[in-house]
Amino acid sequence: MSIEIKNVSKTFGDFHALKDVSLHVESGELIALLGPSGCGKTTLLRIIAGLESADRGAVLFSGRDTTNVHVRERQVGFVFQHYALFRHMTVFDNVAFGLNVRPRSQRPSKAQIREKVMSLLKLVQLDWLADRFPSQLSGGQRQRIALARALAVEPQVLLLDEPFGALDAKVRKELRRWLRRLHEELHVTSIFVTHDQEEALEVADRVVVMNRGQIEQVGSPQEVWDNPASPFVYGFLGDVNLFHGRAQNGDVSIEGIQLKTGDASQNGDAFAYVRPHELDVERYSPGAELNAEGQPRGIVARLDRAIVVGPLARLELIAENGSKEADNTSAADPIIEAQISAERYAELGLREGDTLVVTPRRARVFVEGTSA
Ligand SMILES: Nc1ncnc2c1ncn2[C@@H]1O[C@H](COP(=O)(O)OP(=O)(O)OP(=O)(O)O)[C@@H](O)[C@H]1O
Repeated sequence: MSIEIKNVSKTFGDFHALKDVSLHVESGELIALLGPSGCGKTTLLRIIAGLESADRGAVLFSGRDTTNVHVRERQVGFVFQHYALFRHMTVFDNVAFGLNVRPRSQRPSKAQIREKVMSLLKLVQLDWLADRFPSQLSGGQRQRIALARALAVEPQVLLLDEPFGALDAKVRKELRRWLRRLHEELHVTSIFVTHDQEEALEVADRVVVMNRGQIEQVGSPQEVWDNPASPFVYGFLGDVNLFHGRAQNGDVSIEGIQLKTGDASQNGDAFAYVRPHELDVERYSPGAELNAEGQPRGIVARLDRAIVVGPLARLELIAENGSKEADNTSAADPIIEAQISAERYAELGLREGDTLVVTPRRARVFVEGTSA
C-alpha cells in the first residue's frame, strides 16, 4: 500500500507542529522519519495512523483519502517505544490478541490462530518463549513480540515510533539489522520514527529529515549523507566542523583558504561544513600551510587531545588563529575535529601539544542560507 501525505499542517494551540508537509511513500518501502526532539515526527506518524487529525491536508492510502477512515479500519500496525504488552497474558496470547478480538464472522479458527501465531513467533525467532509472560522477557525480546503482535493482523502499513529507543546500544544494533531483514522478507510499507541518525541511515530505504515541523530533505541514506540539502541536515547527520567566512564573486574565503563555489552570484556570509574525516593532517613546518602561490591551503592548529580507539584516531585541534565555531552552538568553540586512521596517527608520531596543518579535502559551502 502506498501512502501519500499531501500538504498536512497541524497546530496545537498557537504552536505549529507540522507545516505543509508532503511526502510520498512507495508500496513496500521502509522510511525513516529522522529529526531532533519536538520536530513533529510522532505527530506525523499519529496523523498517518488516524490517531490524530490534520488541520489541513490529507493522507491517502493507495490513492484513497483516509480522512474519514477510522483508525481501526486503516489496517495499520503499531510498535511504540514502550509498547505495553498485556502483562497478564502469555507471549502467545499477546500475539494472538488482534485475531482473538475480531468479530466471530471474521475470526480465524483456533487452529488457524495457533498456526499464525507460531509462524510469527518463528519469524521473530522467539517461538521458544511462547508460554512466558512479558515480565520474563528482556527489553529487546519484548519489542520483537510487540512487532509480531502488530504483524498478526496482517497490516497494510506498519508504523514504528522509536521502537528501540529504550534499549541499550548493542541490542538496538542487533534489532536494527533484524528489522531490516524482516522487512526484506515481508515488504510491508513501513514508517519508523527515530532521532538516531545511525539507525535511520542503516535501516531505511529512504530517510526523511525533519526540522521544526517541516521536511528538510528526503533521500536514500547515501544521498542525504553525501549531499545534505541544508546546513541543518549537514549538522544533524554526523559530526561536522563549521567554519565561517565570506563569499565574493564565486570565491569563498575560510580561514584565509580560498574555496571555489562555482556560483559567482553569491556574495555574503559563508558557512563551510567539513566532516572530520575530510580533513588531512600533517606536521607543521614553516610554509607547510601555504600552496605553490604562497596562499594558505591549510589551517595551522595545535593538537589539544587525541583519542585513539581501535582503527581510528580522533583529533581535537585548536586553530592558532581561527574563527571556527562548533556546530549547533552559538558560543564560539575553537575545537576542530579531525579523524585519521590509527595507523596514520602512529606514522606521524603525533603527541598532544604538537603543531599541525589541517587541510580540508572537501567542504560544503552554504552562502547566506543558499547552497553554493
Ligand atoms: N497533544 C499535544 N498538545 C500540545 N502540544 C503537542 C501535542 N502533541 C505534540 N505537541 C507538540 O508538538 C511538537 C511536536 O511533537 P512530536 O511528538 O511530534 O515531536 P517528535 O519529533 O516526535 O519529538 P520526540 O522525538 O521528542 O518524540 C512538540 O513541540 C510537542 O510539544
